[in-house]
Amino acid sequence: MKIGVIGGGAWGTALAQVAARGGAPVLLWAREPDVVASINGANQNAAFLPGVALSPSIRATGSLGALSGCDALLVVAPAQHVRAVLAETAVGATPLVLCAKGIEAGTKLLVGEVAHQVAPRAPIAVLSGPTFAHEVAAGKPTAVTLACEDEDLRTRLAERLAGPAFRLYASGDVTGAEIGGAVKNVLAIACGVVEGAGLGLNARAALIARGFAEMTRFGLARGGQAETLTGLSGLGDLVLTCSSTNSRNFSLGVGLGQGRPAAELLGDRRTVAEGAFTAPVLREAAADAGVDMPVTAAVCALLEGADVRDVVEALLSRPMKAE
Ligand SMILES: NC(=O)C1=CN([C@@H]2O[C@H](COP(=O)(O)OP(=O)(O)OC[C@H]3O[C@@H](n4cnc5c(N)ncnc54)[C@H](O)[C@@H]3O)[C@@H](O)[C@H]2O)C=CC1
Ligand SMILES: O=C(CO)COP(=O)(O)O
Repeated sequence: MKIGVIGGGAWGTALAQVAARGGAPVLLWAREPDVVASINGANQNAAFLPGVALSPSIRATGSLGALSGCDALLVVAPAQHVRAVLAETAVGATPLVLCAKGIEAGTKLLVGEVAHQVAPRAPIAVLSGPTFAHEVAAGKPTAVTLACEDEDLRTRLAERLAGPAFRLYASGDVTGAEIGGAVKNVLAIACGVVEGAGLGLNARAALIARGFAEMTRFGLARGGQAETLTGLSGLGDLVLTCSSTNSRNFSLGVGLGQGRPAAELLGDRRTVAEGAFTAPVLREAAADAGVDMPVTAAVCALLEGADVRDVVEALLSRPMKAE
């Protein structure tokens, strides 16, 4: 199974490294000519995954058309750009493994739903879990959810992608796997705010637990399964991302918690903090589904410029309720 990767950011590059194990050929599409040149010329992605010696069997291209000979495509562009890149790719019936974590602004669609609109004949899988790219690229032990309704395809993908330190857990719940990854990015911003504002570890633990309750309410309302949400792609990724400044979303929250404006924190960054884009559309999607998501609403308020103290006070003064 020849693997193509759409997206030459940190995660696309780390997954290309996973797929290139044993010298298997991998073709990676990157948007930036300097990334294509760096991978083909020096076997590294100096812009997005510096310090990692990439397998020489990874070749990069700036042409989405070049991916047409691949047997499966890992889709690792940021969620807001998946529609555009897939529209330029001759996907046909090639299986798509979605690795981006987010909800599309405007349409309120999960990435899998977007992919289905653009490439209706392509079978869909989702790969998601607690996976800092640099750790995966360094071969550190990692476990993820691989969700796909087609059991045969799931098995073939798992056999192709799994490795001694990259463990895949099978699921048939594509929606649940997607929702965990999308929502945890928003909650990670909230946990970063707690850190940046010096609110303490009790508050962070409370946010993780209450945030998980939000994720579960929304996930169930959208048809996800509870056991997926408590698994690697939900709770597992939430715990990882809510506890480390290695997370771009958590780091963004730290800045907001320190009182820095969102525009300044998001301006001219080359890497993506998906939660900033997902938060407003998640708030809308939650309202549509009749689901209460106060932590998500608080993150939206902060991104829109509200004062940290006001937002925290509003969260804490909500009426008491049953857990
Ligand atoms: N970095 C990580 O550890 C992990 C990231 N992810 C997810 O993978 C996805 C990609 O993130 P990273 O690889 O970390 O990206 P990154 O932050 O390392 O790099 C940004 C990426 O966005 C791309 N990009 C910017 N504007 C674009 C446009 N108009 N059209 C297409 N692509 C554009 C850039 O080419 C680059 O590949 C995100 O959804 C992220 O949540 C998932 C698991 C781990
Ligand atoms: O999704 C991730 C880890 O699983 C990466 O998190 P950040 O995008 O917040 O860095």
